[in-house]
Amino acid sequence: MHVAVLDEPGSLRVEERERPEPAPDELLVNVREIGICGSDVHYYEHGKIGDYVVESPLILGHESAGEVVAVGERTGFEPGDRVALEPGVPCRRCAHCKRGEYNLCPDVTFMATPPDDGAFAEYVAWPADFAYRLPDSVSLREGALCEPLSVGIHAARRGNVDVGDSVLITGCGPIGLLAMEAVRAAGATEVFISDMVPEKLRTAESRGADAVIDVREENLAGAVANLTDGDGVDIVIEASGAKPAIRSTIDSVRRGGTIVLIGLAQNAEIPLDTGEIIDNELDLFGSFRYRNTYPAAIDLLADNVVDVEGIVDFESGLDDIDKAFERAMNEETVKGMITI
Ligand SMILES: NC(=O)C1=CN([C@@H]2O[C@H](COP(=O)(O)OP(=O)(O)OC[C@H]3O[C@@H](n4cnc5c(N)ncnc54)[C@H](O)[C@@H]3O)[C@@H](O)[C@H]2O)C=CC1
Ligand SMILES: CC(=O)[C@H](N)C(=O)O
Repeated sequence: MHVAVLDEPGSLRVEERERPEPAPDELLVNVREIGICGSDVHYYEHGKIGDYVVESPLILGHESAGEVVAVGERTGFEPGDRVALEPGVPCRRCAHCKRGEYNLCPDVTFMATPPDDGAFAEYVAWPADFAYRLPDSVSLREGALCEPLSVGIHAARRGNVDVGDSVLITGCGPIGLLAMEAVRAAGATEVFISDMVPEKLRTAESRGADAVIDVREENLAGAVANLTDGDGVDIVIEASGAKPAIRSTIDSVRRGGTIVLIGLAQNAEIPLDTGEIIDNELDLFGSFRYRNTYPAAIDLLADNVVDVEGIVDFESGLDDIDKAFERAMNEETVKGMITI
């Protein structure tokens, strides 16, 4: 089978590997749609993210869906089933797993995170309990994009987004745009979103943002104050990882409001005014990946409550993956897909 391997920064190549055999509790999946995530691009450019360093050839890609071609003895699936693959498989035994917060498992195997291979491959053998059957009405592309949608769903849950809430999302990348879908599904009625790339703001506007804020031209907190009669929003979801955006979350949220941090600021220490958090009784939450979100994501897609395919700018074949990564690095690109 063909797989795309990252050897070192800037060097992706397609090579031939043995097709894996599914273990008794695994499915062999013919992978057909894989999203290119910002983290894949980061490994491609820099060969590492924080402490995770590419030290041996690594298959990238963790937003995937495909068709089951073979099953282990005890899986409950059949060849021909279409499935989305949840990329993080926890140990199932630690205290976090037992509490149900399996996204915090320290022994998780996560696709495309060194040393664990990902899904830019024709076939992947994957545990059946981290595969989700897709109904006919949900496409394989939508199945693959359940992954970034899950990041948005988890953030909406962390922020307890409720019917009638106003939400500011900072960042119109795939995570910000899909967090917008998730908070709408959770009942938010006013959703504002910020970025500094005009094309991305136009995309957010066309996808139904109530207001878009170009932070190159407007002060974020000032713009939010104008939109909320000076109060600030109920919830801020930070999805850019940019220092200025993270800093201004506190100034954009109302007293008694909630901040959810998704964006990962690379090597950045950000001063935090704890007095403002206390005086204004703010709730501040981190949001790490997701747990128990795939069934909800698939239901929302089946019911046409959310759109994920509209964020895709281009698709490419596995053999052209290096060109696809170059295109994904363009700041105007939101999402590229590899289609096999
Ligand atoms: N906590 C978690 O589990 C996860 C965190 N992430 C992180 O979430 C962040 C977003 O991910 P993606 O959407 O894939 O990234 P992305 O890089 O595609 O999008 C970030 C967006 O923020 C915009 N931006 C830059 N400076 C800004 C500012 N000052 N104000 C507003 N927007 C600004 C950029 O123009 C870009 O459109 C990244 O930091 C990523 O590492 C991603 C997945 C999971
Ligand atoms: C940070 C990422 O983008 C990645 N999806 C991950 O969860 O590791």
